[in-house]
Amino acid sequence: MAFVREREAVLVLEDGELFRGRAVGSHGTVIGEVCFNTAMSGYQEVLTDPSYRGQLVAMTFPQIGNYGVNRFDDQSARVQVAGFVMREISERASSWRATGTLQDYLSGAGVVAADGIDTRRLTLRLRERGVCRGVLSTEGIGIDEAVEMACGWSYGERDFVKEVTCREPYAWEMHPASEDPWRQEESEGLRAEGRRVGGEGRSPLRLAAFDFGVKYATLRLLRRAGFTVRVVPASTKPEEILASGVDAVFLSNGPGDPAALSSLHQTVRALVGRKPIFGICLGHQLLAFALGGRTFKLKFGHRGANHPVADLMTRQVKITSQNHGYAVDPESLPPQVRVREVSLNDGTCEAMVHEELPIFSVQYHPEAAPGPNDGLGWFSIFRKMAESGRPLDAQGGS
Ligand SMILES: NC(=O)CC[C@H](N)C(=O)O
Repeated sequence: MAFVREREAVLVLEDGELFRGRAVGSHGTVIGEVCFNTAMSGYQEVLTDPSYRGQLVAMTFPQIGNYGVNRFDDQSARVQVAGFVMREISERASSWRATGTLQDYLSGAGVVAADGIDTRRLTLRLRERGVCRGVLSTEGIGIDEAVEMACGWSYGERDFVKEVTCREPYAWEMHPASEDPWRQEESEGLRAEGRRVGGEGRSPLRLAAFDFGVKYATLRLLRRAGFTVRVVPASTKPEEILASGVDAVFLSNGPGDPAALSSLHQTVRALVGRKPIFGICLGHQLLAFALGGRTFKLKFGHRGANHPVADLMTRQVKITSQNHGYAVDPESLPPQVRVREVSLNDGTCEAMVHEELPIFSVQYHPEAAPGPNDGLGWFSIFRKMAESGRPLDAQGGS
C-alpha cells in the first residue's frame, strides 16, 4: 500500500491545548488518557500491550517505525492503545524481520494515529502538569467540542480489564515467538536457567495465570520457567482456582485504576495464604489491595524501557521496562510485607515481598517486551518459591 499522509490530525488536551499533526493511521476520533513512553524501540509491543487500553500513547523517541512490524512482536491479539502519537513515522521498514510498515499495520488495525506532533512540548506539558485526558481526531473536530468530549470521559472509573481479559480459560502452549530466530539465544539462556532451577527435566508445576490483560512474553516465560500454564479470565472465582488443584497463581499486568477493581481485590484476598502468588504491575497493585494496602496515582506515570530500580536487599540495580500510572503506597502495607525494590527516579515501590507467605510482586515488567532483561530472574525465583512453598527470603531472594 502506498504511503499516505495528506490528512490532518489534531490532539486536543482537556484544557484546550492543541497539537497539530498528520493522520497516519485510521480515520476517526478517539478519546483517552494522554501519556508518554520513552522507549526508543518496541513500538509494536507497546501498541499491543493490553495495559495501554484507554490511553493515547505518545512516543518520545523522534522516529518510530524504522524496523517495521513483524509476526513475532505482538503481545496480544490486537492493538490495544486508544490512539498513537509520534514525532515522525518511518516510511521504510528496514529489518530482515519486517513483514510490513508500521503505517500499514496501524491502518490495517483501525488505529487512529498521528505523526508530526510536537512530542517534546507534549511530554513537557504532561511532566509539568500531569497526565490528562485528550482527544485525537482526523475529522476536523473543533477545540470546544473536543474539550467537552475529553471532560465528559473518565479513565479511572472504567473497567478496562473486562474488555481485555480472555472469555474462556485456555492452556498456553506455544506462540509463534518461540520460532523467532532472533529469540533463539534468549530461549537457550532461559532453557539453561530452567534446567538450573529444575524448571526443565522435572515435571512442570501447574499454574493458574489470571488474565487481566496478560502479555504473550509473560506467558512464554512462565512456561519456560517450568509451569504448565492455564490462563483464566479475570472473573474466575477463587474457589474454582483452589478446587482445580493448581500449584501456584500468577496475577498479570492490566489496564486501568487498580482501586476501581474491588471484586478482583476480593478474588486475590481469597487466594492469599492458600497458594504461592507472583504478581506483575496491575497484579502487584491488586495484591497490595488484597493484603490491606492501597495505591495512588502518579503525576505522569512510568512508561519506558530504561527505568532504574534498586533492590534494597542485594543493593543490585536493574534497568527495567515499565508501564504504570499508579503505585503502591508503602505506608499502607501490613508489617509482614516489605518493599523490596524502589524506583531510582522517584523512590516509589517497585517490588514487595511477603515475609511469612510465598508471595511477591513487581511493579515493572520483568518479561521485558520491550525492554532490558534484568528482571527475568523473577520467573525462576517464582518457580523455586512455588516448588518449596516457602516465602522468598528463606531462599535468599534474587
Ligand atoms: N502495566 C500495568 O499492569 C499497569 C497497571 C495499572 N493499569 C497502572 O497504570 O498503574
